[in-house]
Amino acid sequence: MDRLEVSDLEFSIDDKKIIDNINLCVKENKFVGLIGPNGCGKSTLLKNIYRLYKPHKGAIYLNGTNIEKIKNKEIAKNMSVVSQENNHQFDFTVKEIVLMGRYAHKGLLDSNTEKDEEIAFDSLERVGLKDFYDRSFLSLSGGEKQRVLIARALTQNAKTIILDEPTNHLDIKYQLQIMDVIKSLKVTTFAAIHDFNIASNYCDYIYVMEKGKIKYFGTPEKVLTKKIFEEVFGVKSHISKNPFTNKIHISFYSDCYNPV
Ligand SMILES: Nc1ncnc2c1ncn2[C@@H]1O[C@H](COP(=O)(O)OP(=O)(O)OP(=O)(O)O)[C@@H](O)[C@H]1O
Repeated sequence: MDRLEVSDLEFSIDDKKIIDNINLCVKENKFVGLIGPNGCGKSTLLKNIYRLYKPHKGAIYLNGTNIEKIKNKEIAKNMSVVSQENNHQFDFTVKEIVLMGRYAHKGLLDSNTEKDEEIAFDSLERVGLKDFYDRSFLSLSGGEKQRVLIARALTQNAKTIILDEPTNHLDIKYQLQIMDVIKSLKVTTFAAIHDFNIASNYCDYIYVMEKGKIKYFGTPEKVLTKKIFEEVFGVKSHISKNPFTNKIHISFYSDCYNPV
């Protein structure tokens, strides 16, 4: 079954169509990437999927049910989100932020149990932040904040995870570590990704978006090509194989490159 399905989706901002008749699906337990140039609509598409925006036309289905018909708590049980919108106004501790991931699994007045704390602590350990439990969230660096938010998503323990540039702010060690952790969850994953080599290493399939539409879809080998980089991103590339992972590796060069 398609765990996540986007059907005939349209969304406009100030009368400008940002999402233009998008259809896509993410099958159960697949890791699917979304790539496209700046401003093509990736975040707007994800915001429709995680219900920050309401589609103007079309619908989104989670396990076959229109997400508009699913209660908030049910959505939280089934879909975790790591978005770019994380402007926490109040100064929570790291522990409080990560434990928010348990909300979906409790009654309104239930307090956190030892088990909840264990899950939260384990998630922090998996993102390399076990010593940060009592730190103030606002005092963290950009990369540390991003890892805390990923730990909160892990704590939520949902079967579908939506990520908007999950490796944003992360140094190379944590880019790989976080992607390894997410991949190891073996849950249905849909992620907007800017780094094509990360996309190549981790995605089963990739959607390529341009100007609000899906232009290409396929395995990394099929869509991470010289032709598509030139056509969609306007850049020249050289495609090789990473000798360690055996996955596609992309090197870019500018038109101005002039070997001496
Ligand atoms: N609240 C808003 N008001 C006006 N325009 C908006 C708003 N949100 C997004 N847009 C516009 O919609 C288009 C798509 O934006 P979106 O953030 O979805 O792109 P993106 O593909 O995620 O870009 P990036 O790769 O730069 O993160 C852009 O032209 C953007 O300026």
